[in-house]
Amino acid sequence: MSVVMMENKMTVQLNQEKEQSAGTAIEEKDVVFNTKELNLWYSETHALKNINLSINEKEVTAIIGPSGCGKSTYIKTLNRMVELVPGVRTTGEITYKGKNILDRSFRVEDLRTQVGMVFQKPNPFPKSIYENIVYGPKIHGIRNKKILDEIVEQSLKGAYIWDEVKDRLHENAYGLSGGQQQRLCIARCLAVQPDVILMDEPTSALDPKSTLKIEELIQQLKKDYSIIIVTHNMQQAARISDKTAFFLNGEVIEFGDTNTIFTNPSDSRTEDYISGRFG
Ligand SMILES: Nc1ncnc2c1ncn2[C@@H]1O[C@H](COP(=O)(O)OP(=O)(O)OP(=O)(O)O)[C@@H](O)[C@H]1O
Repeated sequence: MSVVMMENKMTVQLNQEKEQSAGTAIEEKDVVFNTKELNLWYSETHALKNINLSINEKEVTAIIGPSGCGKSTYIKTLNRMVELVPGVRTTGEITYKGKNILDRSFRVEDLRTQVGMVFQKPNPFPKSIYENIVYGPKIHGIRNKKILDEIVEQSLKGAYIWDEVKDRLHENAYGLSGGQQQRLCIARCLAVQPDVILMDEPTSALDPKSTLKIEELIQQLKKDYSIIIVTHNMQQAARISDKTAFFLNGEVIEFGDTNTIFTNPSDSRTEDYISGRFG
């Protein structure tokens, strides 16, 4: 076994011990997204090939794989953001709570309320911290100041940033550190009470300390939300996810419990990737 595999195994074991000592019971989870035979083309580029993935609610699902393998494309199909690219074509089905979201009759506005997204680079609006949070709720017609104040407090608390910003709510969000801006973006997501949070490499622009805070936050958030995270950081996937999908050249090579993927993968390409032999 390579050194990297041993490190992965230790990370996964530590996680399991932590969960066991916290008394986490193993329970059956409901499926939140079910992807069946999904194919996606950017004009001539066949970016996703026959993807079949079933994602459970209130778990962290990590999407890993080398650059260009379709990770971002896949999570952007889950909120239909990928449609914004001209020339995109899909076949197959993605059901969200049993309904096919690729069906044109599925209202994309409803989907985006339920499925929030956090990007690689923190992208707060050039507005105050307060205005960043109330932006979504206001679009949904909430005007009552008391209710908005409450949403701001709860969302910032939910993203573990309230104590750091409660005395400067009306200052510009650009004055926050990168890590704080990312937690603000997560709070902005929480403000519209989504069901699922998609995260596209949310810590790759952050320092190790801010990364750790976001990872701790993800562990808290999964109690209430389903989280799908794209990450290049294998240790991160091993630390924080319940399930892992390994993508390669637009295909899912292996999908299953993070523990199994990182310690006993069934496909040699998965083993080569997590051992750092390519990618
Ligand atoms: N807007 C686009 N237009 C055309 N092709 C695209 C577009 N976005 C991605 N692609 C292509 O689709 C394939 C998958 O790209 P994608 O960004 O999903 O991969 P990724 O695994 O997320 O990569 P990375 O880890 O580098 O972010 C690549 O071949 C890429 O060049």
